This record gives sequence, structure tokens and C-alpha cells, in this order.
Amino acid sequence: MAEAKVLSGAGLRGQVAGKTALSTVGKEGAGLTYRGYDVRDLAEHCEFEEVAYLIFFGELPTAAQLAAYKAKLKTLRGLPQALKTVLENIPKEAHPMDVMRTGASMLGNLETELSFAEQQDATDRLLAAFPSIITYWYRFSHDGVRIETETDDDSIGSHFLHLLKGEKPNALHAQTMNVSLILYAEHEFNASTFTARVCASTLSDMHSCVTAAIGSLRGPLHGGANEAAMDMIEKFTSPDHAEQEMLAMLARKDKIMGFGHAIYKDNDPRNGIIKQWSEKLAADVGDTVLYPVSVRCEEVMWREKKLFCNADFFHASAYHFMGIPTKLFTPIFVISRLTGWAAHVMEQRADNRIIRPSAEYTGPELRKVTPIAARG
Ligand SMILES: CC(=O)SCCNC(=O)CCNC(=O)[C@H](O)C(C)(C)COP(=O)(O)OP(=O)(O)OC[C@H]1O[C@@H](n2cnc3c(N)ncnc32)[C@H](O)[C@@H]1OP(=O)(O)O
Ligand SMILES: O=C([O-])CC(=O)C(=O)O
Repeated sequence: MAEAKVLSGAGLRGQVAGKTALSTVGKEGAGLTYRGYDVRDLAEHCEFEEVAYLIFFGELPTAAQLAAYKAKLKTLRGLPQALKTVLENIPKEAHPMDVMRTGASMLGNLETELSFAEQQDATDRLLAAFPSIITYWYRFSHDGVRIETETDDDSIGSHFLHLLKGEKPNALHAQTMNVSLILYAEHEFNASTFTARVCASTLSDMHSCVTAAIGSLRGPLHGGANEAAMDMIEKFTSPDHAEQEMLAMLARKDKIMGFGHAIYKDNDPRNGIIKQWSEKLAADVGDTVLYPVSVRCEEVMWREKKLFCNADFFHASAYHFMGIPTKLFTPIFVISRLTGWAAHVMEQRADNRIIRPSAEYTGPELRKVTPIAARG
């Protein structure tokens, strides 16, 4: 179980900034829970759409409710021509998180949330359309093809992989995506979710809240860490090489992406789960380097600094083994975390006061304007 960390200092650490009924993170003895369910239990027994339903509506769906929800999402996978045109104009060199940000924002122009009564529909549309948005842009800009984004895939994870690769995923890949999307779905007041809540607190629309959150998730200290971790581990040719390089990075006091956490003290409960799937995928592709390298990185960081892998670290190798290009790693996080962001927006709206903290002023004392001609 993850232990509670002593929280104080800069970055609002340890400050209670609001209430939520959606999840607990690092609560003593509880690890990570969504609506009272242990994430490990959910990852073992549920589909991602089931977990999304739980996050939005507070209870796990019945079989009929889940079937209806998945059927609804399936109808929302197509993209309007105006959005496709925008995506076709974004260069190949663009950062895929910028594509996601533009995609969410453009959808807000085309299918504006006109009142809060439409919040669930706006959310479901984004949830269903995000895999289409990122893969439509990727396949057009990289392969020159205009893909059909309306598939009959049973799940969002399979839909994403199908669009990306042009063929339906095998069972192992479909299961891994499902688990990955569950693990990334919700995480209390992390930076991107807090961004979404701040935006929601001004009574802004869902697309603005989500667009803002994507900007926050993009950075390497948050969601971007899965890509940064991949960039690092793929340079290591063996576990011994990894150890040597990690020790050098630690000696230089470099930040090592995929390790540490603002709230968890000695373990991120999502890591053990995704690590197991990474190991299965490594065996599937016959990997003898990347997985052992990743394990050695984990050992070195714990031995040297008592720093542990967060959710992002073993996601890097897992996604890589599934043939997902590194630059699409963080957009997958978006596809999943949309559930948490939107649920927080709805929660904020239901009991709102504009979020507006105070600052401790550190600038100059009050002074008079010197006429411009007299300034030296
Ligand atoms: C899904 C997610 O978003 S999980 C987070 C993904 N982000 C990363 O993996 C980026 C790498 N990790 C980090 O930068 C940090 O651990 C964060 C941003 C996640 C948390 O930051 P903080 O809450 O400030 O970390 P914390 O207070 O535990 O840091 C304690 C010490 O460990 C160091 N430390 C923490 N993480 C790392 C790391 N990954 N590599 C090297 N040193 C680290 C800090 O620099 C700090 O040292 P100091 O006391 O000498 O200043
Ligand atoms: O909670 C955090 O600070 C970051 C994190 O792990 C997440 O958003 O999943």
C-alpha cells in the first residue's frame, strides 16, 4: 500500500484546495481509489468504458447500462469535415499534444456546449472523438492517408490501435490498452485536473476546460513523462549501461522522468500493474533489452534515492512493445484522463465558487512614476 507522504512547501503541496467524491490518492492504506474502488480491482475486473461510467455516474453500470453506454460512444467516433480540414493543416512536425489541444478546441467551435445540461453529451463526444482526432492527424500527416474513423471496435482502446495501425489489435494489445486507460483515468487534484477545475470555476464551457487541461498535461513533469522516459531508456543498450548512465544522471542532479511523485511516498499503485503488462508484452515481442533495462532503472533509483517508478515509467516500454510511436504516448493519457477532467468539471459546477487564491507579494514597495525623459 502507498503510504501518506509528509506534504508541505511550495506548489500548494499539502493545501486542501477543494472537495471531491471522485478519487483518493495516497490516502493511508488505500493507494488509489475511484469512487471507493481500488484501482487494482478495477484494472483486473473492468473495461475502461465501465470505469468511465463509474467516474461519471458514481456507480458501476449493469451489463445493459454498459452496453448502452458503449453503443452511444460508438456512434460518436466520426469527425466533422471542418475538423478534418483543420487536422490536415497541422504539420507533421507538430507535437501531438498540440494536435489534441487544437482538436478539443476546434470541436468546441463546431459543437459548442451551449448549457451545462449538455455536459455529459459534450464529454462523451470528446471521449469518443479523441482517438479519431489524434490518429486522423497522425495517419494523414505521416502516411498521407485519410482514414475512416468510424469503426465497429468494441472498445476505445481497440478503436485507437485499429485506427493507428490499420488493423484490429490482438487480444494482448486490446487488454493492455484497456488496463492502461483505466490506470490513467482519474487522479484527484493533479496539475491538469486542477487546471480544468480552475477553468470550470469561472463557469466556462467543457471544451475550454479540457483544452486548458491538455496544456497542463503536456509538460514533462506531468503526462509528458512517459515520452521522456522512453527517450531515455531507448538509449540504454543493456542493464549495466543503464545503471552507469543513471548514476551519472543522479550525480549531475538531473531529474529522471518517470520517477517520483508529488503525493505518493514510496510507491505508485499503478506501477506494479502496468509493469506486469510490460513484462507480458516484452515476452510477446521477444525483447531482451528494454524490459530488463527498465527493471534496472527501477532498482537503481530505489537503491540510490528511494525514488520509485510512477505510472508513466513502465507505460513507456509497454506502449513501445505495442508499436505505438513515442510521440503518441501522452495523447493516450489525454484519451483516458478526459474522464477524470470532465467529472471534476461537473463536480466543480455542481458546487462552485470561483477559484482565486491569494499571493504573497515579493516585489518593490509602493513608488512613484518617474517621467520617461528623466529615467536613466
Ligand atoms: C502521471 C504523472 O503525472 S506522475 C508524474 C510524472 N512526472 C515525472 O515523472 C517527472 C519526474 N518527477 C518529478 O519531477 C517529481 O518527482 C514530481 C514533479 C513528480 C513531484 O515533484 P515534487 O513533489 O516536488 O517531488 P518531491 O518533493 O518528492 O522531491 C523530493 C526530492 O527528490 C527529488 N526528485 C524527485 N523526483 C525526482 C526525479 N524523478 N529525479 C531526480 N530527483 C527527483 C527532488 O528534486 C527533490 O530533491 P531536493 O529535495 O533536493 O529538491
Ligand atoms: O497526481 C499527480 O500529481 C500526477 C499523477 O500521477 C496523475 O495525474 O496521474
